Amino acid sequence: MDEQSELNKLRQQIDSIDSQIHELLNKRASCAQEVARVKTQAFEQAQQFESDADKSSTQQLLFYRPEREAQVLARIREANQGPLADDAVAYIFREIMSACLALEKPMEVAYLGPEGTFTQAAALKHFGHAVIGVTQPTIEAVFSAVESEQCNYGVVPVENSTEGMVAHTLDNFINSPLKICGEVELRIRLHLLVGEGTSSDNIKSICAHQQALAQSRNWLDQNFPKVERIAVSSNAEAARMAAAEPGIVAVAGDMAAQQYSLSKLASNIEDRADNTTRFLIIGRESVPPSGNDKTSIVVSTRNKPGALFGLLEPFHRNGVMLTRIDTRPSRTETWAYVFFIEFEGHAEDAVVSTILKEIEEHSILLKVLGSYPRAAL
Ligand SMILES: O=C(O)C(=O)C[C@]1(C(=O)O)C=C[C@@H](O)C=C1
Repeated sequence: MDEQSELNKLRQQIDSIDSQIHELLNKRASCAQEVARVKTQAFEQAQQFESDADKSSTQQLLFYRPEREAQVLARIREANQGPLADDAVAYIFREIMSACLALEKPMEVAYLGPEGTFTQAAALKHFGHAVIGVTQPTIEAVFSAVESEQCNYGVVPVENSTEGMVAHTLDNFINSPLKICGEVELRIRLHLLVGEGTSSDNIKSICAHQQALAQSRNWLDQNFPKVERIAVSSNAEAARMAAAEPGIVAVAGDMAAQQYSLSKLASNIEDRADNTTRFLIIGRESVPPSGNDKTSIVVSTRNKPGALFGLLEPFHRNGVMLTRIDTRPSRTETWAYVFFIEFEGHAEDAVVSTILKEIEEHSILLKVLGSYPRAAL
């Protein structure tokens, strides 16, 4: 068989497989619509039998189910026989579920704007591209947009592998009624971006979010030690400035480069090759166990010897793995602190609930910020 007829035959096979995939995708979408109908019916029935006082607090019509999505993605990865990579199939199913959820109810997700930020990339990675993104000017505004029900969920950065915690986000959690309902990690690649009219000879200033400046500090010190660095509200804002004014250079990622049609003067200038940021998904509801969860709490103890040991010892005694611990000033007393602790397991697990009771007895404040599925992508 010559090359052309061999190709034609294979393409016919691909066309036929595509038709089957297409039919199955729409069958799946119809199933999701049925799921929405069942959820709505159950919700309306429960509303009829509940007193007005209970209605707002106990009954919520939840189309987005993070625990179920995490289970679907875990099952797909586990069953994958190749040749497609586990990540590739997981990403495809991420988008399929995103489209199915949009048929049930389009989700509005708040994130730090403008368009082109890493937080937007994290939101799309977590929810898929069928989500409706709503940009916000600050991290506080992301919290407010979800608290005021203007948006269904929000995405906020919480820690970076080079620079550590995002203190601003942690501080917002202390007084917020919102729950953490998911996490997503994003590999951060930073580039030196310029608009038309800027070259290495006429650079006046380098703009970026302070985190991006910190993550590429060594590279900038070596290559542009004398150029002024300006911290701005986001990397995307820096990209917008670089596009608007010759002489301004932005440190930002690929999405910002595309958004503002900038070219790269240098690529991958982050100081650490594994530079990764972790983001949290915030919402108004608690998430049931998925079978592979994490829990985040904030605790404040009396300022006495052994206080931190007393807080951590129950985790050790019960064999529960801590994944993170951060300290922040309490803001109510001088030299008093609150601890942000993250660990494996769900607040509804027997062992976790025993630990939480014990901690509550020995602390001034214990707030469970949420139990949520571990990042699936
Ligand atoms: O299982 C559900 O509850 C669904 O709504 C279906 C589905 C899916 O497409 O698989 C869609 C949205 C949810 O977030 C979880 C899963």
